[in-house]
Amino acid sequence: MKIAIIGTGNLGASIAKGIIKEELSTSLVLTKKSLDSLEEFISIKGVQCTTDNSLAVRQSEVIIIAVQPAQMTQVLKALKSDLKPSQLVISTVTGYSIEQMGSVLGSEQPLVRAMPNTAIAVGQSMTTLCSNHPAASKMEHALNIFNCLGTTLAISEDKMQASTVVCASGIAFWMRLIRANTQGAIQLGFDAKEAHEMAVQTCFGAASLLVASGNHPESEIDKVTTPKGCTIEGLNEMEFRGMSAAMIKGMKASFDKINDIAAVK
Ligand SMILES: NC(=O)C1=CN([C@@H]2O[C@H](COP(=O)(O)OP(=O)(O)OC[C@H]3O[C@@H](n4cnc5c(N)ncnc54)[C@H](O)[C@@H]3O)[C@@H](O)[C@H]2O)C=CC1
Ligand SMILES: O=C(O)[C@@H]1CCC=N1
Repeated sequence: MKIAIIGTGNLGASIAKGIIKEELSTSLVLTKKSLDSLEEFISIKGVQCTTDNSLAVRQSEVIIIAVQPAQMTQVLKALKSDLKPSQLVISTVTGYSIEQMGSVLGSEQPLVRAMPNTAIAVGQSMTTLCSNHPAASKMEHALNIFNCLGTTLAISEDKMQASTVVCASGIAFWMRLIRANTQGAIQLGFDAKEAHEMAVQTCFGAASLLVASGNHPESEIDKVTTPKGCTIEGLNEMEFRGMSAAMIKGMKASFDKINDIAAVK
């Protein structure tokens, strides 16, 4: 498969790493305004780095656009004359609707919105996708690509913003909780390296238990909380201090902000 990534910044580079790791492409063209931070990709076989979006589009079957929302309209207008209906355009741009894309590129162009997260670099993204293209095969094609880079969920477009908070911003939320856990471990006497290793593996173990069993988290919590024991003591203190409420309120604040971002374009 010949793939182009237009806008190889934080997310675009993560997608590129995942594509390279999973050997998904025969040709991968990465574009960016300036190529200075793409050195790590330059010598990889089958990868081309360029500032020329037009060249990237002409050489590719699948075009993934990962620019900032404010850059999107200008990028689409510039790409329009190079795009053909046989090519699939996948946008990861927050808050930029399929209708907005279609109003620039025309209704014949197959368009998919995807919301991956940066764990795509290691083949562990949770990616949500939607499309309004009548040809189901185009959505299937997009799902197949992202299924090779983690797990996917096809959703309706009105849930894209919410899924951005849960899955894309979610990486940062979980990272901050892991950091807090590490800080706690250091306070209990471990050095930073030990604390980091213990926090990361314990978090990975907790998620792995849920993936493998399909259980609700509370059922796994029940197995750990000895009556009158230390776990329930710690959990109840965390809840008293607002742990669950902080996560939920933070996600709602994030969601409100996304709606602001979508409204300004
Ligand atoms: N960072 C993340 O975890 C996620 C980001 N997103 C969304 O993906 C998009 C990209 O986000 P980031 O990678 O964080 O932003 P970023 O700012 O790191 O990357 C955007 C890249 O686009 C390039 N660019 C701008 N105009 C260009 C043009 N005309 N031609 C070629 N390249 C151009 C810039 O040089 C930059 O490297 C945003 O819309 C964001 O909301 C979605 C999911 C997760
Ligand atoms: O923070 C942001 O606005 C973007 C969208 C999700 C992750 N990064």
